[in-house]
Amino acid sequence: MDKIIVKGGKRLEGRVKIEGAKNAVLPIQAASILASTGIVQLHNVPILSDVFTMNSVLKFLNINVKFNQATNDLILDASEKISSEAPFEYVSKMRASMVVMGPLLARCGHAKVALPGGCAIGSRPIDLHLKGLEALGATIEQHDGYIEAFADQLKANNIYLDFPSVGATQNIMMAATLANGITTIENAAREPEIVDLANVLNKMGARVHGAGTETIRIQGVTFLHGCEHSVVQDRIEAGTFMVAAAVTNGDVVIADAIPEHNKPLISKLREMGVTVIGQDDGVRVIGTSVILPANVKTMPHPGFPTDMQPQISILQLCAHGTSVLEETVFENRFMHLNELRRMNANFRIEGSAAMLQGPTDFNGAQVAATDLRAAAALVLAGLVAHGYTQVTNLKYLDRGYYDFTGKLSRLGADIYRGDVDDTTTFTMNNPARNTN
Ligand SMILES: CC(=O)N[C@H]1[C@@H](OP(=O)(O)OP(=O)(O)OC[C@H]2O[C@@H](n3ccc(=O)[nH]c3=O)[C@H](O)[C@@H]2O)O[C@H](CO)[C@@H](O)[C@@H]1O
Ligand SMILES: C=C(OP(=O)(O)O)C(=O)O
Repeated sequence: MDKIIVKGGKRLEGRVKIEGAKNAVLPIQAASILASTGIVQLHNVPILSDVFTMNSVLKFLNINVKFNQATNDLILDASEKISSEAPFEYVSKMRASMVVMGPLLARCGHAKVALPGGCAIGSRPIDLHLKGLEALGATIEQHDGYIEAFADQLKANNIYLDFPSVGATQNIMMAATLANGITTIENAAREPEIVDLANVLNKMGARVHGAGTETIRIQGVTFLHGCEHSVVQDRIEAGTFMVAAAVTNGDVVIADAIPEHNKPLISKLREMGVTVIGQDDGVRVIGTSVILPANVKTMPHPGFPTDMQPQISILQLCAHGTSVLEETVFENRFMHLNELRRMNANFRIEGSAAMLQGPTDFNGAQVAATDLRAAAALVLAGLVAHGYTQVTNLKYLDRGYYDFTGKLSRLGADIYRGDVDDTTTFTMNNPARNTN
């Protein structure tokens, strides 16, 4: 079985390279649907299973896809006639495929997209996406596990989102690029990935203003064309390595990380006694022997990101004292904590908050990832545990981390990924350990 085996106790040191952001590239891939002439050339595209899934969706829609993994370049050509139906086979694999809905509707006047599967971290409804598209004049039907939307010509409107949903903001923003008139989205999501998408849309000829603030204005145009763009760095991958450095009392430079995108995390790390230095070439994180407890509450950007919550919980569990961790974005994102019980973690969950009691004397154990960031958090716990930790269910990790094991290994971790069944005979000196 494919698993990661990590032997805790090594201090991480050195420099790590960060990939382009998964959460930026997926909607940008979907945006290529809008380019009826020319090609969309993307650089800094991460090699992740989610990127492959989105490419499969696009190919099914008759978009020509060329992904050069050696150079991280992706070329998308949607200039031929495209299909407007995204089937269950792909959408069920990845919730983010929902963001093809807005561009398909705008380009084809019709979109039929399978309802996304329920994700473990929460129920994740799509009501805000649909309300927004209806406000732009779409008729929406739901039948046989599909959402179908029709609109001969979308019409601009003023849309207020009850919650600053990332996916809903992206879907509405993309649909509105080809609507008649000026659309405003109020209480819009403000994540850096929204800004990256708006930058791409504007390079494609759209007129999107205010991305990154709570009000986005989109003046509709008649068509969009190809463009060239380099995907923004992944702040969540960068943040995960910042926590890895902090938790191991290490000294790591996260190359090309953008400190402004990780302000809430960096501020929390400093509160916990970790040194964080913004440098020309990235962010340097230097750990501390005594980690201070701190409370964390997840919020939409610019609040503390829910996608960093499982990782920061490991640092909180290592802190000297009690820390409160509150999850306000997803209703079921503490699954990693129950796995961590096997490793000696001491905590109590009350509703949306967890009381984490540190410092934890983590013991290595066999644990299974339940979702993407849980997978990363379990590996982080393994880095500081006594003995060997084995993490399985790595398909989740591969959704969002490229070469996680290799990067940690090059920073000095005793870590190995492979198809190992008999761990009794396994030794960390296995020559294969650096081949990931
Ligand atoms: C591919 C991608 O970019 N994924 C990110 C995106 O997911 P995603 O776009 O799915 O997240 P949203 O911001 O939409 O969801 C946030 C909350 O709003 C709720 N909601 C959302 C839409 C809706 O129509 N109705 C509704 O109730 C969700 O159930 C959730 O509780 O933002 C999340 C919040 O930062 C991140 O954790 C994900 O990594
Ligand atoms: C929850 C995440 O992604 P997705 O929305 O694609 O499930 C994530 O990146 O942590």
